Amino acid sequence: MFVILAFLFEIKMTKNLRPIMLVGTGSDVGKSILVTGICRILKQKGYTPAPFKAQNMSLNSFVTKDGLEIGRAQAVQAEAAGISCTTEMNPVLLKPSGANKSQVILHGKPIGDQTARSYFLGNNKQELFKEVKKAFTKLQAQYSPIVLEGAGSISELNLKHRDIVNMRMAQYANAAVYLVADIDRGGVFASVYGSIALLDEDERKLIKGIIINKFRGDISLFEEGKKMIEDLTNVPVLGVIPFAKDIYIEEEDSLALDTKNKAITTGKINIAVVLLPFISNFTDFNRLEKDERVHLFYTRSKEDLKKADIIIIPGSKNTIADMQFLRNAELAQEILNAYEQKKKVIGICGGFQMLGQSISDPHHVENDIHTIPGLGIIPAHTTMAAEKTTSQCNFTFKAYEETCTGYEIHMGITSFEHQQKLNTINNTPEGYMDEHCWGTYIHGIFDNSIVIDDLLKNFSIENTSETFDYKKYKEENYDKLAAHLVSNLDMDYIIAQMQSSL
Ligand SMILES: NC(=O)CC[C@H](N)C(=O)O
Repeated sequence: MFVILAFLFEIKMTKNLRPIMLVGTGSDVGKSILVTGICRILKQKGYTPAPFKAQNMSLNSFVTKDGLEIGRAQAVQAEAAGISCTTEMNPVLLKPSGANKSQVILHGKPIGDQTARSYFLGNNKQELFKEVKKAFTKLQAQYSPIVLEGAGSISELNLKHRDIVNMRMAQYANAAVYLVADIDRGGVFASVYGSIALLDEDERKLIKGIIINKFRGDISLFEEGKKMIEDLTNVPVLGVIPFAKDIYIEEEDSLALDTKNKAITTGKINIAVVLLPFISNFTDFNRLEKDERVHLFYTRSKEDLKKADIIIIPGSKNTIADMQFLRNAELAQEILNAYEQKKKVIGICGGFQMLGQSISDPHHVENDIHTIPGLGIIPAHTTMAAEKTTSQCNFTFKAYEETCTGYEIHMGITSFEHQQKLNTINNTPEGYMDEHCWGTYIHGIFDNSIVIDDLLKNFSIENTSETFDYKKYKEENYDKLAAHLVSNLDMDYIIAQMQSSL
């Protein structure tokens, strides 16, 4: 009996299943979260799924175990699938760093900056697609099925022949494709019908179902609408997914920032995160904003910065431009005032660099400017290097013994006139602290409870919450998302398609 079971299990794990792909009628329709949920459901059923998005555009990135950079959305999806993320899951990452300019990360390493025009019109897209295919093939040798995600809408006709992330990828992977539409925005009939009508015959054949996402209200009222879409398109509607407000899944940048707190409140410890134009890795604060003692908000208001208890300057894709922004918007002075009044001022990565005396960019990796003064709070000088540092790290914080985890992603190298270290990584000092201020290169530092407790310890608000286990909380929410999808999406159909060869 055991042998037979083991044998069946083995087949389930190793058989090359047909890839699943979620594409959209537009951006922000919820593809990313659906991929996360589907990865979780398949994992629960004993499969070994892995996420894949050929090209992502994001300033929230993550570092793999082998020190390579990928978009955070794929890192989150891999976490839901119960596997470590690798760069094959997101071979191309574009990080906007200036007006119409992005740093291009290929297989986890920067290959330089490109303007939108040269990126989209340059003939290197062919080369890039070859690289994308290589990554996909490598991933497919390890996991099955691959759950792919498209980007934006599949009917951007003018960009289609240079596409490396949507239907061209679907065709290469021979994926069973599901079209996701956002009913909350309206226009769902036209966008679904139009997106399918504008596909070539070969592409259309791959579309196996439609998913109507973000439905608010009584689903039974949409029964007729569902039938109309099916009659119009000849494609089954596999689910109408209700808007789920109480499920927490880390979202992609554009969506996430819109939904964050933007104003100060009373009765809690007010933590202001300065809303820099090139803010990056603001997922650093997701755990902190869940602490019951805290009200965390993103702001550019001088008044609110004045009233905040703690000010955090976050990461930045362009430290020099954002430092200039702080000065021009007169926020720099507000931060200095807060520090003088002995309020806590924290800097993470780009924000840490801004706390120092100077920021230089001799190779112009970020900006045309050579050197500008920083806020001058800490005795540090930063120079942008040609090589990027990307690594996961274990460290100890202040004098605490507990091992904490985090990751670094930066071009800058910081030296000190004299260093009062904040952290220790492998016996090496990292960051800087004084009584009211600290700065570090480590992202994810607030995912470690002792760092939060230390930050909040001198405030009179009591800690009423039990120790919050962030990892457990995330796992529970992946399960909640899976349960939500299982009850609203025809997963049996999706699994049957995945098991068919064509
Ligand atoms: N993630 C960041 O904040 C990076 C800071 C800065 N842009 C650097 O690359 O060094």
